[in-house]
Amino acid sequence: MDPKAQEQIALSRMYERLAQMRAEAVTHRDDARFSSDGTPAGRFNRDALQHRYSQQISAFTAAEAKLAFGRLDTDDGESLHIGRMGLTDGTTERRQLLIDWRAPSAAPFYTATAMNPLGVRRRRHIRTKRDRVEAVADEYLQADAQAVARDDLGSAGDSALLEALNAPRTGRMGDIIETIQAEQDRIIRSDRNGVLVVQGGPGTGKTVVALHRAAYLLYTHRERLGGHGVLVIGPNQTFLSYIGQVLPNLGESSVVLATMGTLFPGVNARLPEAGPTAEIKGRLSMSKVIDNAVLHRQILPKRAIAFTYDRGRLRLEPSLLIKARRQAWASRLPHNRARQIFLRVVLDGLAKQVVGRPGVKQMEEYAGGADYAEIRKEMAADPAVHEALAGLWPPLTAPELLSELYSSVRRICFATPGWPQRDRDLLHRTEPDAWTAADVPLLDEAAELLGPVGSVDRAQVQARAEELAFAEKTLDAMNSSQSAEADLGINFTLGMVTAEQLAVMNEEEAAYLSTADRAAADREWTYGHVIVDEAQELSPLAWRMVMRRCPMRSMTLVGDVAQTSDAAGTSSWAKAMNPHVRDRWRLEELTVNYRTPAEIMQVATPVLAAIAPTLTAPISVRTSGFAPWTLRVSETELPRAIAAAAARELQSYSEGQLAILVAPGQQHSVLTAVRALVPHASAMAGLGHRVVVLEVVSAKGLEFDSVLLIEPADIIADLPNGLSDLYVALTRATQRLGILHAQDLPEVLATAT
Ligand SMILES: Nc1ncnc2c1ncn2[C@@H]1O[C@H](COP(=O)(O)OP(=O)(O)OP(=O)(O)O)[C@@H](O)[C@H]1O
Repeated sequence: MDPKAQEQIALSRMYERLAQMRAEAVTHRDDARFSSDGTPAGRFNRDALQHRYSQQISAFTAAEAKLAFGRLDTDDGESLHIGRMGLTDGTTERRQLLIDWRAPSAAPFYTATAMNPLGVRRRRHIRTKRDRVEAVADEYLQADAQAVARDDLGSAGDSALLEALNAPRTGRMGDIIETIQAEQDRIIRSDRNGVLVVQGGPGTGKTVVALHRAAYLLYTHRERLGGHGVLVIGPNQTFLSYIGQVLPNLGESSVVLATMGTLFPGVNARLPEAGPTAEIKGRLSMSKVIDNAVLHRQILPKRAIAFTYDRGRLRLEPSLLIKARRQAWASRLPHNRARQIFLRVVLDGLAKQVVGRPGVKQMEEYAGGADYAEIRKEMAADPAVHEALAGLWPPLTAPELLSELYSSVRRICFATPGWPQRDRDLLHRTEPDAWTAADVPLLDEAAELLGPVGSVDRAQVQARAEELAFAEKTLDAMNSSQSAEADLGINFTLGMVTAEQLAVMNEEEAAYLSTADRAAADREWTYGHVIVDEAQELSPLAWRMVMRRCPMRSMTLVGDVAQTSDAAGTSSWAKAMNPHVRDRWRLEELTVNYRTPAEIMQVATPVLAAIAPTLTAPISVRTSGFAPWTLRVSETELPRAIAAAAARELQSYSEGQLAILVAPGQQHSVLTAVRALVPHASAMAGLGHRVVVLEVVSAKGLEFDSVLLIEPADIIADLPNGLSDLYVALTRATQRLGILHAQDLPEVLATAT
């Protein structure tokens, strides 16, 4: 039979089965609506079931657009279809209709070669449009077979890849499950344990590979990772919107996307930080500064404090305070918890003063039993005692500690012994809680040392233990009812909640929250796996914060040390990792550039050589046929020339995106100039914006069909990592690059002219 017709039969069968499964999930979700018996547990179960079926329906919808894309025929006569999800035929025999791309048996689709066929006789690429097969193309991998047989796609895998790479950009990253390359597949399926650093030049697929790795790990270790979730940290919100759909489209939802600025719950730090200040705040030694800032709040008065209490005069002697502090320190508890001990010892000392005082009539009631606890309680509620103790070992939140530090020259001075004055001046600021991303690791550091404000009493602990026991029973029941779905390879919500989380929900009778929602709201949440993109930008202190989120050290860190912009970022992975994991991290490299065509890389490569002579530029997988161009005009003509070039670019293609990349501080004026001819030009990248004007730093990680780079001399001037920013800017285009300038071009761009 004609292979296309043959594949059409198989694909139709898969879509039928998907429709059947979706109908079942819709029925289950609707039935679940009425399943509550009105008790908190019943309501919870109802919400959990509805959530589970809604998730299934979303995953089916995500898979529907392109359910299957490949087929492997093996030496032993087996034939496997590969697609977005696993499907069995729904009979008792559970015949496999489709294998999830992440299953071990699908791996040869990405890695088998003619040299090393891995038992594969034929690899078939199937191009579909929803449930219709449009084309098939076969590769024969056995040495004695034809190298490439029929192809109505061109040369099979390569042409699928080139088609994906040449497609116009939409402002949203797509998945690559049909065209994952062997070096990428090795990283995606690499062992979950330990810290994996992926170094790769621009466009080598670091981001897309890291996201597919998250999907792979969630699929392979569903029970362990589903409940803890995966954290993905990216450089800014625009980037998170750009990548935000990739994992949901792969059917995965237990993922929290965050920037460093949003990683501390309750704080959204979006303000920029000046380079020198960012560098200081990112130093590891800042943890000692925060430590000192806390210590400063534990300083005691040198003289006794005398005050009148309801039952007579009392004195807070320095010796009593010092004893209280010693005991509080000995507890090794965080500041707010240790405060309870401090207060207890102080109140105890005061109570002794009262009880021990001879001839105090009112105290007779305490004689004999000397019930200090009783007196302590009474004193703790007394306004005069409160006033006397105010300011001694105060309860503090992290934002309070930090903003009070920044606003006080005296506190900064105490916390930074031996520092040069100019560095101290950089910490001081008049708007102390105008948070920047560089403050966030400091807030986290402070929160660790302070602990939560308020105490947990024994009754609460007991109640919580009971909630937990109940939650564990509920989870057992839920998990056993999921085995049928697990068999289908759709193992959705196993481990979606832990007993601990469930207990919180029952306790609060809260509506069902996903792992991602709960994790994002909890500073102390520890994730099953952490992915950091543009990892070269993180400061040493930021790494401490990230490591806290993942005590198991199951991490994937992707980046390029040649693209570092942040003054506190790194130029060496060893330098970044060693303080945290010593040499227990492994390095993988990606070497092929899938984004930037060869013509543009020729211009960018000398810039890389100037940044890091030891790094090799990635090799472009294709050419675009468009030569990069430069245009020099006078300073006054430049705005009009930019607008005219933008308008020309837009006319030259009907789809895709154009980015105009500028130096810091020039976005507004360039946008105004461009709007004279292109009124819809936007200051924000994203879906539906065909023309955007961005500072280079906001274009990190993004890509556009065409790029106009404005005044490179300004991009490299005054910035600690200006050459890196220039390299980033040059490597954003998938097709075309133009450079407009009034000043001399930097020497590193000599090849552009
Ligand atoms: N195997 C592949 N199949 C199809 N497209 C791919 C493949 N690998 C990478 N790409 C595409 O190449 C482009 C660059 O990928 P990505 O953004 O992940 O690179 P990067 O290494 O993170 O780049 P940068 O460091 O410059 O931000 C994206 O459009 C991505 O979808």
